[in-house]
Amino acid sequence: MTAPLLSVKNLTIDYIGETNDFRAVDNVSFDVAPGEVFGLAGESGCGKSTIAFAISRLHKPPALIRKESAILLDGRDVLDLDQKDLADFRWREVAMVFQSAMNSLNPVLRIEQQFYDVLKTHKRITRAQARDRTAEMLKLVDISPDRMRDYPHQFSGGMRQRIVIAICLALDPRLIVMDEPTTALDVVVQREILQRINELRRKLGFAVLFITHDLGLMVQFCDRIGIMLGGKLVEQGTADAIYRTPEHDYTKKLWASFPSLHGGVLR
Ligand SMILES: Nc1ncnc2c1ncn2[C@@H]1O[C@H](COP(=O)(O)OP(=O)(O)OP(=O)(O)O)[C@@H](O)[C@H]1O
Repeated sequence: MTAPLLSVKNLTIDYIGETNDFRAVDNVSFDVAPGEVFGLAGESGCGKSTIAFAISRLHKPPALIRKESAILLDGRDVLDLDQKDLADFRWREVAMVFQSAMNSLNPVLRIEQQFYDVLKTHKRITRAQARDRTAEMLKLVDISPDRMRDYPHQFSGGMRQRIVIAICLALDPRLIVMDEPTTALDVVVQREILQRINELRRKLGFAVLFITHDLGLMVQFCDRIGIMLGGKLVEQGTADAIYRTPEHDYTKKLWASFPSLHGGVLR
């Protein structure tokens, strides 16, 4: 593999309780190459979102990342960033799309303003330049730039989710962390959005850390997959190998519990 963009090493995260601590992530290590889609799969509560939040440095107490952990982005440890570096790092290096991201748009602000707010905190940019960038980004997700003066409620759920993705891409991040990014949407819209993300990834070169409950989408969308069980990463490999020749019993059980794939690989 080429030098990794993201290297998660010995990541261990506890939720600190009054009486006991709960180990949500237990000594997890994996790499993501530039431009690669890496998926994290596993049952509810196995620690996937906790990892996603830690990589974006969005975790909050009671989550505590243990000292032995490292999260290297291009060799720099994300866990060592101070507040100023962190502000630069978010959006510009790593952007995050959540399941409810489409509801994270501010309902009382026009789309144009929401792009401007993100762009201006990271770049010296004029209103006119921001408008050009907004038009360019909206086009990338198949939304007419004429609509940048509209408010979020004037768009469908799928369109709002595409707008959030466009905002995430506006600062050219190297990595996008997607935690159930399309779960709230119907199946056809989900596929369309992932297809679009895939095309954009090829064009712009960002990598994706992808989390979903939908194992079918996972295999279709990811280059490599890591399987988590009770906070541990029990197996990782190419999507094809994990699907066709799983080694861990838990991975075999996962596939047994899910109907065979249809619809082909998203490429
Ligand atoms: N704020 C918190 N305080 C205490 N425990 C928490 C907290 N947030 C999560 N946990 C626990 O940490 C474990 C991992 O949760 P996490 O949300 O990372 O799992 P997940 O694999 O993303 O699950 P899901 O697929 O349901 O989103 C779970 O057992 C959860 O109950």
